[in-house]
Amino acid sequence: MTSPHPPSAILTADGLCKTYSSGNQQHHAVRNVTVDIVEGEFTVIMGNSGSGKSSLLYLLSGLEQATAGHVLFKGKDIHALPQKELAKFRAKEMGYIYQSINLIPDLTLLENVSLPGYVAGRPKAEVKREAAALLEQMGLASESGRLPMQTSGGQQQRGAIARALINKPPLLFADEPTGSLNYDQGVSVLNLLTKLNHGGQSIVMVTHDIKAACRGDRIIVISDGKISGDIQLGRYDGGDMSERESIVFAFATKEGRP
Ligand SMILES: Nc1ncnc2c1ncn2[C@@H]1O[C@H](COP(=O)(O)OP(=O)(O)OP(=O)(O)O)[C@@H](O)[C@H]1O
Repeated sequence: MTSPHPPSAILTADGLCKTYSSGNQQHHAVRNVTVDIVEGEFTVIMGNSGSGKSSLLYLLSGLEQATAGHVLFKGKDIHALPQKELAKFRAKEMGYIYQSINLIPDLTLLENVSLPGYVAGRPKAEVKREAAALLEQMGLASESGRLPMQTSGGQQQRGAIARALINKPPLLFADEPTGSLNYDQGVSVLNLLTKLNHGGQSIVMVTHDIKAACRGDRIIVISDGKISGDIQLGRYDGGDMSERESIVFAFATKEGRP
């Protein structure tokens, strides 16, 4: 029997390539990647350092132009959009959490979170109200008036997540969101992403960490710029992780991870 609501792709990449050139040297960071990102799923991209994970995320999110191939977001070819239109489209449809957090140092958390709302041209009062609500949801109500440097790494990353969510984007990208955090801060950020996903948020997260990867519904392994593995783990229900960890470890090892 077929499901009454078959999963649909929120984003489709077709024949994606990225070649970086420096002098006479060319580096093929992403090689002919074709993949569907399913709406509502928590998709994880794993792979060795230098395998092309971030490059692929930049292409999928339109942060970088592909050397070849297409990215269709809800049927729209984002790499064919003029730069200005792409920036607006990205602000509305996609949130991006950077590994380096990237909050603006001389703006408060509230101002940082509000900024993409202003860029999208939304009414200021509405943006400010929603930014404050998001910060509260992230457990940062009392830090909202502080500058990033006056908060901890974990608080900054939660602030960056709030910033990525201010325009309620259908798709959230996260590049190693726990990379610069200690263990407890990392777990708290992963719990937050899991909660968002269980609330319906589509997420694509890059990580090299097995424990973080276990949060995914699906894991894609990248080796040398190509997809070398793709596995459905099923939804993480918040319980014991050891079985998922064994599956992911065996899978990632087999598919190219050391
Ligand atoms: N701007 C650039 N110019 C030249 N080469 C680049 C550039 N950006 C990335 N590369 C190269 O492309 C390859 C893929 O890089 P990428 O950052 O996508 O890997 P990654 O899997 O995300 O690595 P890590 O886990 O270490 O962050 C690497 O060999 C890298 O050196």
